[in-house]
Amino acid sequence: MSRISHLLPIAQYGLSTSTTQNPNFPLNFSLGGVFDRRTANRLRGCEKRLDFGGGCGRKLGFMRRSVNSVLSVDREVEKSGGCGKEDYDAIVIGSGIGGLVAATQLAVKGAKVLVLEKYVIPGGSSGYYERDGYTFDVGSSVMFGFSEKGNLNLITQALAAVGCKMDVIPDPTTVHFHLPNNLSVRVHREYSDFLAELTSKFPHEKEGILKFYSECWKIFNALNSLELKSLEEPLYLFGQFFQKPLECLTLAYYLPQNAGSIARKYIKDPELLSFIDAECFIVSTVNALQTPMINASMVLCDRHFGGINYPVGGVGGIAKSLAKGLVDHGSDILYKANATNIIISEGKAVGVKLSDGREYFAKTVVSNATRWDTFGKLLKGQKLPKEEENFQKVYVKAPSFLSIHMGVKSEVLPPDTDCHHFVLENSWTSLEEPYGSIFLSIPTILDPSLAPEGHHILHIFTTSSMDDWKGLSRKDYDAKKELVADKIIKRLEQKLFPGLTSSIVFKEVGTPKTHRRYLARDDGTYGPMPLKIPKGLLGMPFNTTAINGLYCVGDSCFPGQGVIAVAFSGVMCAHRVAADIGLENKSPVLDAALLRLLGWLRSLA
Ligand SMILES: NC(=O)c1ccc[n+]([C@@H]2O[C@H](COP(=O)([O-])OP(=O)(O)OC[C@H]3O[C@@H](n4cnc5c(N)ncnc54)[C@H](O)[C@@H]3O)[C@@H](O)[C@H]2O)c1
Ligand SMILES: CC(C)=CCC/C(C)=C/C=C/C(C)=C/C=C/C(C)=C/C=C/C=C(C)/C=C/C=C(C)/C=C/C=C(\C)CCC=C(C)C
Repeated sequence: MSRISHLLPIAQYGLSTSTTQNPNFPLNFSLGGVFDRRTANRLRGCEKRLDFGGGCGRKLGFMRRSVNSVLSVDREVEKSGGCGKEDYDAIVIGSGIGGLVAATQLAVKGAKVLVLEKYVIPGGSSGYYERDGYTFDVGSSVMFGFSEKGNLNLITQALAAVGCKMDVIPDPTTVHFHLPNNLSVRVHREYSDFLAELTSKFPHEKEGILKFYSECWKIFNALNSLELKSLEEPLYLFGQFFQKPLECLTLAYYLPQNAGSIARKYIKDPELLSFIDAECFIVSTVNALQTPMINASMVLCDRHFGGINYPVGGVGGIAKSLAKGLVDHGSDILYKANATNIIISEGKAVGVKLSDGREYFAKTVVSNATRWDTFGKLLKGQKLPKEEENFQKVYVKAPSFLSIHMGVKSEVLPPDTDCHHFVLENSWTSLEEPYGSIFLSIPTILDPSLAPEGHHILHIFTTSSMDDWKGLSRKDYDAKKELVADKIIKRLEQKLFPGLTSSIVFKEVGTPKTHRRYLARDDGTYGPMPLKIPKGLLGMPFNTTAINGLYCVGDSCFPGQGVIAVAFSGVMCAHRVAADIGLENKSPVLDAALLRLLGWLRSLA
């Protein structure tokens, strides 16, 4: 029975407050309340061995039950703020993966951090929610950077930094493309299998295919050879240039380039070029000509190098583990904490004010909200800095998504169905149009425990913009959700799974409004998108901002969207903040020179 109801935007991404039934989430994850060190100390009597999705408990031996696991939703939030100015080394607004990685990396370096999260659990777009025995990932279920290999496994490293490790399930196929003219391509985990499949579809372009993907590997290998820290910190950056000059020069060369123009050097077949567009679109929501070559190389190679690996128990376990690791390292996270103002004193960011009036102070403030939210909403009454004005000329908000989370009867999926699919049926020109292409993840193919026995999860999403959902009455909004979702489901029924509609036992539909509401992202945007053809990654701002003491982290910072990308942004941010508060070496003279140089380079984009 379909369960779309008029309450859905409220229900979407909402959470059960009871103990989860999922054996992979053994924590009693009841929600809300203040999650602070004082309470943690009080509660440290009730130690309990935890297996946090397969890792933290084992790695750390005896872990403490997190405070979050025992406070009730109804517990009154403390009204007093910090004990005075500069109570913390850093306040991080938002607990998306970008914010959590920045916070945990800082905590590990010895900083005292406070994370303020508007919602009731951590993770933002990488959060989860539970309904009727299903555990749904809010956003993507395709995890890059989650292997045991190399230097680019940033999710694995972020967890390890706070003593956590999650069990993962290798995905044999990153994505199965179903494209116009019945072009079907599976991106196999094994690079040679993928090449064999693609060249079998385009035998006349075998050489071009090899050359394009080999160029991606050149960049990936250069990236993978570096120690990744802040590119805005000169002692580190010059050190890397000294140790790995060829690799750094390779990266500097590709920094302003895009995948589409490099593909065109080797490939002539328009259909194959469209396939490369689809390869880029699924991670950047723009075509290859607009996708930075470094980012394309990162994803097109990591899927074969470390492979795509799905965390047992769902993507939400990553954020839960990081949040727990943060508290275990002596820092704090506060839920239901809606930051409304960044407090500026004498031109410097010194604290954060919440909607309920509480104020917290710190040496630095890091915003994991998008740049549009940070500069448009959190810095009230401040003139938009020139750098941000420039950013907003080069990058606009990418559309949001319509997402459908469904539970279906298992029989509807043919045997050997892949976990992730990308569907564009009729015309390549629809690739970037709203509702043009369909993303589908079936995480229960990898981890059946996410759904009740005999059932699968289908997470379907397609691009959709806020404008399409504005000005509707409640009734019209609900009716439109039902209509649009049914059309998408019918398309999947026709293309992939006959009988899909009648197999549905659970359905929830989210719109750009839902994303705006639950992820606190302006217009529910997926992130920044270049207005025209960008100069690769050159125009992407790093973490420092024009406001002293204020940093940004997340997908509106270099290198952009993606869980692994925001994890890198978190690593960079933590390094730069740590240098600025004296936890890492810095050279004020070189800092000033490098920041000026980077500012000038950005102005060329
Ligand atoms: N947006 C999507 O639909 C979607 C889907 C799939 C994957 N993803 C991936 O996730 C990445 C985003 O990660 P991220 O770390 O940049 O951010 P995020 O959007 O995931 O998390 C930001 C967090 O900040 C919180 N927040 C925002 N404003 C706040 C405020 N004023 N006060 C307190 N809390 C506030 C939000 O509640 C959220 O938890 C994207 O790059 C994308 O690849 C996104
Ligand atoms: C500074 C200067 C100027 C210079 C110098 C030079 C150098 C040294 C440089 C360096 C650089 C670097 C290090 C860089 C780095 C980069 C990186 C790391 C990047 C990364 C990236 C990543 C990414 C982009 C990712 C993404 C992903 C994504 C988005 C995903 C998504 C997914 C989805 C949506 C899903 C799909 C689904 C289906 C199909 C179903």
